[in-house]
Amino acid sequence: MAGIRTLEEIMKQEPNRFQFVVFGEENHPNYNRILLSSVLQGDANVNDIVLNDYKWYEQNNIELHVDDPIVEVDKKNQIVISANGVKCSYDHLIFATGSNPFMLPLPGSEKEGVIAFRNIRDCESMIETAKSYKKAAVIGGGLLGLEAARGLLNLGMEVDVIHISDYLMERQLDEDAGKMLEKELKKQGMRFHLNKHTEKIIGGKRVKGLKFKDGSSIQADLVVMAVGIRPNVELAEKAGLDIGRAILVDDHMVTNEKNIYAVGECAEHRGIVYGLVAPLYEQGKHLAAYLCSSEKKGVPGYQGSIVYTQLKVSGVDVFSAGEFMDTEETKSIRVHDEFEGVFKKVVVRDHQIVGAVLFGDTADSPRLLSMMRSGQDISEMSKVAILPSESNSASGESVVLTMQDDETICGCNGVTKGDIVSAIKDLGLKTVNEVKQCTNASRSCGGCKPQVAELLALTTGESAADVKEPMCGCTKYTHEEVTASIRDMGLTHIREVMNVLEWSSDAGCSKCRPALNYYLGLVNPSMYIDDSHSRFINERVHANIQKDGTFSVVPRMYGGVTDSEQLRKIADVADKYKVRLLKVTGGQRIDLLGVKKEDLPSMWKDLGMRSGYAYGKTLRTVKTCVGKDFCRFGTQDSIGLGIEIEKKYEGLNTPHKVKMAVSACPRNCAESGIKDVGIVGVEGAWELYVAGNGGVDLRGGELLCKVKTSQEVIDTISAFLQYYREQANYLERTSHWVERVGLDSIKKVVLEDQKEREALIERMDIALENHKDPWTEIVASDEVQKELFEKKNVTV
Ligand SMILES: Cc1cc2nc3c(=O)[nH]c(=O)nc-3n(C[C@H](O)[C@H](O)[C@H](O)COP(=O)(O)OP(=O)(O)OC[C@H]3O[C@@H](n4cnc5c(N)ncnc54)[C@H](O)[C@@H]3O)c2cc1C
Ligand SMILES: NC(=O)c1ccc[n+]([C@@H]2O[C@H](COP(=O)([O-])OP(=O)(O)OC[C@H]3O[C@@H](n4cnc5c(N)ncnc54)[C@H](O)[C@@H]3O)[C@@H](O)[C@H]2O)c1
Ligand code: SF4
Ligand code: FES
Repeated sequence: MAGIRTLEEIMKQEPNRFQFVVFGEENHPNYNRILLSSVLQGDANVNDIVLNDYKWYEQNNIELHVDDPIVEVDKKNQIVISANGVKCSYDHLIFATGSNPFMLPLPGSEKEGVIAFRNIRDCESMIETAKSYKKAAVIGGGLLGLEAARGLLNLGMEVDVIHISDYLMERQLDEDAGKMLEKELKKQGMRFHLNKHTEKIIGGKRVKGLKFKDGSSIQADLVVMAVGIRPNVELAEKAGLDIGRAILVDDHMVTNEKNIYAVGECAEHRGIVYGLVAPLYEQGKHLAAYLCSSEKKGVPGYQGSIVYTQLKVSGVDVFSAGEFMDTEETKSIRVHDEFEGVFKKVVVRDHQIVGAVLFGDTADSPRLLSMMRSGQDISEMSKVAILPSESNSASGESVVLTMQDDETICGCNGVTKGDIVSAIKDLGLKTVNEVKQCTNASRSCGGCKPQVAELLALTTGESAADVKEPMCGCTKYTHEEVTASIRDMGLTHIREVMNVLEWSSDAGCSKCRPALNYYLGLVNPSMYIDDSHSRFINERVHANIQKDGTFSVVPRMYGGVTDSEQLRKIADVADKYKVRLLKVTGGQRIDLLGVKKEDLPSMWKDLGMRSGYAYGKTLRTVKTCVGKDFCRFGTQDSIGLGIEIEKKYEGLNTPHKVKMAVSACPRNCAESGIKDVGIVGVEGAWELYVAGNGGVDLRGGELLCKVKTSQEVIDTISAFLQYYREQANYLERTSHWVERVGLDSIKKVVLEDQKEREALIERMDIALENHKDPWTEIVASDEVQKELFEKKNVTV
């Protein structure tokens, strides 16, 4: 991977200066080794992962010798000799010989069925073995071992992972994250043997099992060793190059011989040998710049890299970068939410971020990496801003939109948001594949593909349908395709969808489960029983979790109107449960903050009010101004209409939160212009604005229509919201949806096509029929109270 990338970089700068000859030991042109995990997991085949095919070599006039390793270097005469006896002279020689997998020297390791996981041959061997054998053992619970284990599970094998340490991926994670990872992977079906030392491999000609030093043993028909790698330096050593842990190079990747260079896993730079592509590609870039420059002195050298890793197992989001363990000189900021399975830790030294571990929600990773790389001083920043809460980052707000141009989107290839946006604009790119070809973004592990796709959609303003992205890593299908299958095939349960659409993980993940729960409820409104386990924590317990693990309670106040009886109840409850803060919200109601989880049901009972749904993907509030009865400018009854609307749409499930407002004149005191649906009274009529947003992504609402009566207002809201419910992706705000599909196309359906409008209104009424107030329901059920409110397992 490093060798050919170096040639590409050289050709970018000096297309015709050098004549290249490439020798490779494997019987393939260069391929994306990273995606061997995807091949094993069944998401790609060997042809898909070739990076430069034979035609590319031909077109670029590069002489390629595959399956023919170099066995000798004659430095004096500047000649290399291959295993097949080919002699080739050189002016410059680049070593990019990578690593060999480390094979534990255990008795029995020569047996049939004991392999590594490094190349296409290993991958094919595992796929073949799974056809006739059932039990696999993977030695090593690091990145490679776990990706191999996931692949073997996908191939239908039972998998035992044997790991020498107390917790998984101890070279990349701290203990908390390692344990959470173990729990998640156990759910996927892996069996773990931690703190285990293998003594020998047992069996006859073929492996039959493993025996451990503590006397225990397991059966295995296949043993995959994934216990690390060793730089492949044999040839370099024989050629007399200086070797440390790998081939020693300076900042220009030059060895102790001035026309011999080394890049990739076989090179040691400033005492570090890297095992991930991002630094190797950086090395290639620096070597290319050095080779292409005629005045070598001024060329900036490679300074080393901050590395980060991401595990490529679907349904598990793990990110680790830099120094992730605490030391005496470091302090850390942590968020640990056991309900959601989210763990975030940022390690800080001398006011700078030096490492991070994210589990369950890795949306913050580009920003944190960028802060680490720039050495940003965080002493003045609020700690909340460094680690946004789950509700911010998983809320569907666009992460790429808020990124700076110099922040990296593709870590493997070092491509920034600015690079991608310029390429899209300057070259008129239309697909993720074109962005990949032109910028290299998403060309390696593929982890950044969703962000590239999102950026493409945002930059071109094209329909995201052109940028087809799967719902999550568990499936190849998009949101639209999954919803269409639910409708067309009459699917009614989450498990059924996963089975029929061949989900790659049995339990799904935190992205697809809530989305499937929503789509199933949308398609089968009267039949579907909501799966509360597939909802985010706030929606499950019907209150908002706060940073200290307590909750906030917001009772419904229709149209922002209250009375002395409600206020008295709220005051009594606040005293009884020692509420720490009473706060009037932006949505015109009262928030009771600092409530203990176990107090929630009795508090709701004492309040006797309905839930304000301040936590849900549903209608939040309808804010109103005082209107014509009191205000001298008011032309309409804003309070009356606001209350009617709030009562009608209360509890409606929507793809994301929905906020509304009614103002009785264009002075707009209820801020109708920045709501999902905003209504403004004008002389003898109402104007309806949609897709406004007052949050991070500030956006003024667009005029949908002007109507005369409050009934027309309600019918239009029904048609618009039902269309939004049916067409938008889960976690897409109305503002993003309208930007994506365009208001004109929505007007055609919601206003102009009378038949479709009526059908939408009818479907909305069916959806609303089934709503029950969640607080009242929970108060009435001891069983639900026990399950939801008696466990205490959130630490933040
Ligand atoms: C399954 C798997 C998943 C991975 N996932 C990731 C990931 O998600 N992210 C990430 O950053 N990294 C990942 N890696 C690591 C990444 O693939 C390596 O860091 C990268 O391939 C190293 O590039 P390289 O060019 O140094 O070595 P290699 O890609 O190994 O290339 C070296 C080549 O040189 C050949 N060779 C050796 N000796 C000779 C000789 N004498 N003559 C001719 N040819 C020779 C070898 O056969 C090999 O083909 C993964 C690795 C594996 C195995
Ligand atoms: N997603 C990714 O970024 C990714 C995926 C696969 C591979 N890789 C790279 O490929 C290389 C190889 O990966 P790896 O996972 O083999 O290396 P690793 O060094 O990251 O992990 C090896 C693991 O094996 C364990 N181990 C060591 N000896 C053992 C023993 N005797 N018994 C049981 N466990 C033992 C170690 O504790 C360690 O956790 C690394 O450079 C890695 O970064 C990266
Ligand atoms: S929006 Fe108009 S009617 Fe409503 S309170 Fe403001 S000024 Fe009065
Ligand atoms: S982050 Fe790996 S390809 Fe972009």
